[in-house]
Amino acid sequence: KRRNFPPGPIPLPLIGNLLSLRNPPPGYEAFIYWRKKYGDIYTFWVGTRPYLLISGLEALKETFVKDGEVYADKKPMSFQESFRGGSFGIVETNGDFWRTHRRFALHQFKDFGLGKDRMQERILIEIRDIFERCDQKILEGQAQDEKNKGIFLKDIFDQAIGNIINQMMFGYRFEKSRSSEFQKIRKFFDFQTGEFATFSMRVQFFLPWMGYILPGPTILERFEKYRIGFTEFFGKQIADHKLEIDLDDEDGENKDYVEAYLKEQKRREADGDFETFSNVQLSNMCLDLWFAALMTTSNTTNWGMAYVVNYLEEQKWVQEELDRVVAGDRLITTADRADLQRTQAFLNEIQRCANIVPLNLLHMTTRDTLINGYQIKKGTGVVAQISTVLLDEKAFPDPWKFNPSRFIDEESGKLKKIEEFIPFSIGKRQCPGEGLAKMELFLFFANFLNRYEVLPDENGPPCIVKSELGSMHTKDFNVKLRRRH
Ligand code: HEM
Repeated sequence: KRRNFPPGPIPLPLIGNLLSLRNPPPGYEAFIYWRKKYGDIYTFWVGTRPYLLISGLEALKETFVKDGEVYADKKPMSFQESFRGGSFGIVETNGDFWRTHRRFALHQFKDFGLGKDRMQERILIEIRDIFERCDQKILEGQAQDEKNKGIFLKDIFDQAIGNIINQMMFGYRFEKSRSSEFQKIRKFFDFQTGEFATFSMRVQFFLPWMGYILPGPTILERFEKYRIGFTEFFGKQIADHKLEIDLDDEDGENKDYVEAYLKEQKRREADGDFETFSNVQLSNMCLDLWFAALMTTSNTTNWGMAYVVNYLEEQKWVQEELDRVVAGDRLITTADRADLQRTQAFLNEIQRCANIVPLNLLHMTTRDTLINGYQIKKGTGVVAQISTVLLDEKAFPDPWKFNPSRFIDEESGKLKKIEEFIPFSIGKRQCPGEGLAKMELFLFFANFLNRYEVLPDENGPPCIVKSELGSMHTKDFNVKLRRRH
């Protein structure tokens, strides 16, 4: 079978090349080595299924961009479908159904003010809340004369990120009185770092049938309580929301995604379409958008803070710019972005180094095609292997080094566009949340670094070497904050 595909590493029976992702974790080094050995396109076996990994920018442009439609599908996974109650949501669906919902979601994001003041206002509310919570923690520490006691920023930022996506989906933020609601759903989303962080679970994620061979519960059994938890959480949110919405108000502005969805559902049902905007699809869209928005932004922010306290010189480099441009403690907005070139470079380098999807999501071809001279059948696995592009040594010399000034043009001092910077992927499935994520990251980091000096606590800066951490997640860490204004 291997002869029909571009050459790549030799797969083991049943598990293919999955073991290499642990050698060392999370797999970047294996991917870089194979790219050097086999070229920009090679075959990687996920169990008994071949995936063509497209690993260089030019090869990605030739395939995922130029011929985008061919690379757009996802392989239906029986495990996903049992979890979801069928083929639903946006991340795992295909064809017209996927296109309709992707377009609808993007349209709503635009309506809710991405690129306009409305979304920014919501993010700035969260920033004021972050400041209040951090200032309070600083005060508490000083009152008890525990200046060295650190602050666990992850909880504070996660709540802000959760509030932003929940506002967009359901029109409200988790005020203090509802913060336990957030904590409950947040715990469910942590499944990747908790009981699913074992090798057996990771293998079963790709190869669910291994659950019947490996000792312990199967992945579906483990997922059952999460399935119930998600269904209850989103089911209740949707039911509560239905009571508040006036579906007959066709011309009124929609406050959130669910309101817009339910109105579209009503319109379609009037035309006899009861399937495309079903209730089960709504629940799955809520799950996908919540999950995609929370976990990626939370992970990137957490890595970002870990870099901030590991690279104090670079932190000062950004703060010099903030002092020059902002010169005080006013809130920074997107209108300042053009003047904050170092801050943007710093954020790009955070995203490049955080490199949060070592393999990226698995796609499949929508029809027969020719790749690198190989006739590839419809339904073959393909992956936009962006992690190797973010570590490409031609585009990013000394790629393992955290060096924000690589994004600054030496002559002009302005932000340099590097085409290989593609943390949101490329092609038809490119992240639809990119605009929101970028706005959040910019406003979070610019405002936070303007207000505070962020220092390691007495345990020192957190480990940022992923191969030592054994996973994509940092260990929990605290920081010390010092007000700058
Ligand atoms: C720093 C933050 C983020 C990063 C790095 C990120 C990155 C990605 C990547 C790499 C993909 C896979 C693309 C592919 O299949 O090749 C993706 C897909 C996706 N992202 Fe994001 N994302 C982020 C934030 C968000 C946010 C805030 C949202 C929602 C508001 C979101 C919603 C989605 C969805 C729905 C998909 C699936 C799209 C589809 O299959 O059509 N993401 N993202």
